[in-house]
Amino acid sequence: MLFHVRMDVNLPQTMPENQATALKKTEKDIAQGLQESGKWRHLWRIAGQYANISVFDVSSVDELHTLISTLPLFPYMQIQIMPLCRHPSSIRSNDA
Ligand SMILES: O=C(O)CC1=CCC(=O)O1
Repeated sequence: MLFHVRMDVNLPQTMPENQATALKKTEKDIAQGLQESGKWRHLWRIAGQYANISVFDVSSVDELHTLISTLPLFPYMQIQIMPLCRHPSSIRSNDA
């Protein structure tokens, strides 16, 4: 199952720099592991914003929720999720 996910990050101004740096490092490590596993198919920065557009390929909504809600930045992100299905005019398979 494919999901289009938008994540807007809002770290509190009061968060100490070293805490923010540590959170971002852990987030990066987890995100790169999930990309290597194929579950986090795309990760794109939205130009000019502290936000990303991602595509996840997971087996259930519950799996998606678990992946996203255990990210270190989850408490500081607004998240919008759109489930995706095949478009009848698409010339690509879900594997592309
Ligand atoms: O910087 C972001 O958009 C938040 C984020 C998600 C995965 C990651 O490494 O950073």
